[in-house]
Amino acid sequence: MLEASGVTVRYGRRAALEDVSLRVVPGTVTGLAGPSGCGKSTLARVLALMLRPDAGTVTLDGVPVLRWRQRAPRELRVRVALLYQQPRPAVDPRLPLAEVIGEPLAAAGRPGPDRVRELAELTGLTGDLLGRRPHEVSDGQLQRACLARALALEPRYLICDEMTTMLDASTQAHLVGVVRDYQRRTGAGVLAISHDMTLLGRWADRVVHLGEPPFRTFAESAHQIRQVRDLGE
Ligand SMILES: Nc1ncnc2c1ncn2[C@@H]1O[C@H](COP(=O)(O)OP(=O)(O)OP(=O)(O)O)[C@@H](O)[C@H]1O
Repeated sequence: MLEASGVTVRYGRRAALEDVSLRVVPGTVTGLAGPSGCGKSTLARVLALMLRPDAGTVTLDGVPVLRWRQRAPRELRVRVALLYQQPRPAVDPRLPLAEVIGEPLAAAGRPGPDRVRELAELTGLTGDLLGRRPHEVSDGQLQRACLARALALEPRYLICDEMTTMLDASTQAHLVGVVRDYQRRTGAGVLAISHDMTLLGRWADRVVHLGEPPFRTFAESAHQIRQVRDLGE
């Protein structure tokens, strides 16, 4: 399980998250909804070990996280992958897509053109796109490459932060399908962050609602959380 417990994050003097707890359970999709600015992306970065909280704890499969970003132990870092809403700032613009996808493989010391092709195929990228640089492909194609990169080392947890918000309906459906297949095949835990309650209602096993300010605090058991199990609720 990937678990944030009592997490507080401040930017300057302002709290973006206060005493927030959330669990991502392997084999399930947890939806995270909430108004703009309530701290969803901040929580995503904390859970992806990219942002050290000012208070609270994160545990990953029972192991307390003590170091963050590049200082986090590699075996913990590779267990969580984060997919952003906007793919362009998330890639090195100089690299062709094959290298973008292959980055985690190269960092793990096992580069493999076959694996890159397999990941590209899985995410719906044709071979001719793999030699192109980010500015030569569409946002949807680039997001497919980012998803391929996120899946390269088979993370146990995948955090999708508004992964499909910028994309057309058919690309959105395809990418959600790829994540769903991956989750079912590997038993990974997925955190799906979205404003789109229709999408979350279809995709997630449960939806946690991060409250509006001033109710920044929530916990799995607290009243600020609404757990929506179906769309009618
Ligand atoms: N690097 C930063 N420096 C200062 N304030 C920040 C920073 N990043 C986020 N914030 C502020 O923290 C709060 C939470 O931001 P966050 O991006 O986590 O919210 P969000 O729920 O993901 O929003 P959205 O749905 O619009 O993406 C916001 O008020 C935002 O302005």
